[in-house]
Amino acid sequence: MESLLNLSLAGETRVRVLQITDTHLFAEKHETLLGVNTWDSYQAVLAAIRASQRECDLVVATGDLAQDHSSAAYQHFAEGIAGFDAPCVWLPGNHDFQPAMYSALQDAGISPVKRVFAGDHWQVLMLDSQVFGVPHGELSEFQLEWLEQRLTETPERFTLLLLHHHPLPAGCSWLDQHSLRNAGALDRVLMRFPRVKNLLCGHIHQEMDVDWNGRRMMATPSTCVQFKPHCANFTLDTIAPGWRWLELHADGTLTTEVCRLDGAEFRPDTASEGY
Ligand SMILES: Nc1ncnc2c1ncn2[C@@H]1O[C@@H]2COP(=O)(O)O[C@H]2[C@H]1O
Ligand SMILES: [Fe+2]
Repeated sequence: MESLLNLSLAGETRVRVLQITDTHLFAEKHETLLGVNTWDSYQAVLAAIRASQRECDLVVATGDLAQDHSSAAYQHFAEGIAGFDAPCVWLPGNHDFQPAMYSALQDAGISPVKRVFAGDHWQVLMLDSQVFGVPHGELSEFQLEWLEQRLTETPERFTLLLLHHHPLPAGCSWLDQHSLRNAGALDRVLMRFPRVKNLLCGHIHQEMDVDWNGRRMMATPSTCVQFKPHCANFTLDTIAPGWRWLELHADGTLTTEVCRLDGAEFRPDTASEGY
């Protein structure tokens, strides 16, 4: 039996989803990525979310949760998430080490489930686009078949589809070489399912909200370093870390908002040439 998280919404007609992505945490909380302490920026993001006092039904974490493959980094991620009442679900990014990710998060009470029924009208599906050891993404035959089967089972539900890698160019050539390589295969599956109108990614460390063959494709700022839009070569941005809210409505429509920290505390070292 396929494992499934069933979210009942206690009379609410909309589903409120919080996306956190690309936390790039380390085993040691003092470690930095390109001059940014990723634990501190993650903590600052969580504090800002708490201060906003917005209700949340589900937290989705879209990969690159750890930078160093360590179990401790995933434990730190879970320590932050424990502050939410809502359940959290996750998918892997290119930097993640799934054996440690799976067990450290599971031990901390974060389920590895990849399908959520959210109320009566929506489902959230999480894909694994990781190709271990390289930055680009690809969906295996298994992933594509899993997706097709899940969508075939639930023709009446609207689907929010999550994956780490962006399926179409973001406009940064250096990053676009690390995109989802077989986006055409995903497109061919989705063509048969008109109730999949919204896709949500991480990976590109910047906000994106574009049309992909009649679907909405969104990406979200990282909780740590940001990449500057429309750059041919690796370029960091000084804009603040962020996160995304989504509301899934009973009629299949979706509203969303990207939020960022105030201030300039987490500016990266813009002289860095990569990692
Ligand atoms: N200078 C660079 N040129 C190309 N790719 C890079 C560079 N620096 C880092 N990367 C890779 O690009 C990826 C984009 O975001 P990630 O956090 O997945 O991890 C990054 C690295 O794997
Ligand atoms: Fe990534």
